Amino acid sequence: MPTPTASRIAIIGAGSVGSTIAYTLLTNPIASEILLVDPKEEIRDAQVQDLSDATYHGNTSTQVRAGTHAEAGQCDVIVVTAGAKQKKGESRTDLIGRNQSILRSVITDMQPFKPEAILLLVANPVDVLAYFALQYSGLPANQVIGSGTFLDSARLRGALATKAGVAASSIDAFVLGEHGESQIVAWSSACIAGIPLHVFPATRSLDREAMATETKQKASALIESKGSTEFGIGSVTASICRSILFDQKVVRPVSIYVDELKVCLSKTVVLGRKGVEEIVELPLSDEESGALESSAKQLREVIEEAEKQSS
Ligand SMILES: NC(=O)C1=CN([C@@H]2O[C@H](COP(=O)(O)OP(=O)(O)OC[C@H]3O[C@@H](n4cnc5c(N)ncnc54)[C@H](O)[C@@H]3O)[C@@H](O)[C@H]2O)C=CC1
Ligand SMILES: CC(=O)C(=O)O
Repeated sequence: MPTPTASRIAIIGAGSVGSTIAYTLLTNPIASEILLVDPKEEIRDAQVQDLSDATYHGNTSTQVRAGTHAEAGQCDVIVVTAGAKQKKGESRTDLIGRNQSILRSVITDMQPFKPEAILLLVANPVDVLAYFALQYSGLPANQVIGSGTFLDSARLRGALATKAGVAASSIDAFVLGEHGESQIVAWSSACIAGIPLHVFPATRSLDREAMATETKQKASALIESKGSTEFGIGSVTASICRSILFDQKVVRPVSIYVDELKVCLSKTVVLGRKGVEEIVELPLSDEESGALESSAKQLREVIEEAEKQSS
């Protein structure tokens, strides 16, 4: 597929997640330029040089350079990874105090935005930050997206693929709600090649609860062992950027503002050049619908507490 001419992606935060996203976008080129933005200039510039070294053997059409927040505001897709990461034993919501104020300053520094820019939140707690990004940026709701449970859904598909002995790409299974503790698996619509999991021979007697828990706890397990996660989110974020810039209209679980629930959380949506082109409502069981509402309630509580703390 051709690279959309002159598309530019800004990555705010040149730490391990930001640089991994940049590397993924260099090795699978979809834009003409990537801007890395970080107040730690020494780290930012070293990341730019190291990433540039990956481009000199001639198989990428993408350039990478250091940029300012103001330049980032004029890019087509702006990926926000700026912020603290969880330490061992911390939850994503423990980061809200630090990361909400970083987000506020990042958005102030980027304004005014290119009118059709897509703001893609990755920093945690991603659903709560997506909610505040929508408020602070003034961009339309379809242009503010969080990576949400796309990564959890990939993790679930990986575990199901191993269990079923089929490729992960043959599995349709979505994690919805919060990218965090209150996430839910939409088991009632999960299938392999169109065959429901309770009918597919290898998944008939699946321990769903154990698999959902393993999916939910995967990030903490990785952080416990290696201190961070970056490759999964790097791949997922690059995939979202591709879906947007190539106007792919693929259905993905990402975090978006849901008016009835008054929060951002993950639902399946059609992703294209306008960002969220449509919400695709999965048919959920009563239990799953209730769990999704409860996930929204928990996110609402985190938002209200953060608003109280910052007022
Ligand atoms: N949504 C997801 O699935 C995932 C989210 N994350 C989150 O991504 C975030 C970043 O993680 P890492 O890259 O590992 O952390 P890191 O500490 O390696 O990098 C964060 C970078 O943000 C920069 N930064 C701080 N303030 C800034 C500002 N005003 N403008 C630009 N840059 C600024 C810092 O200087 C630092 O270089 C964390 O909140 C982490 O929890 C990480 C993995 C997966
Ligand atoms: C850190 C994080 O949010 C993840 O790996 O899922």
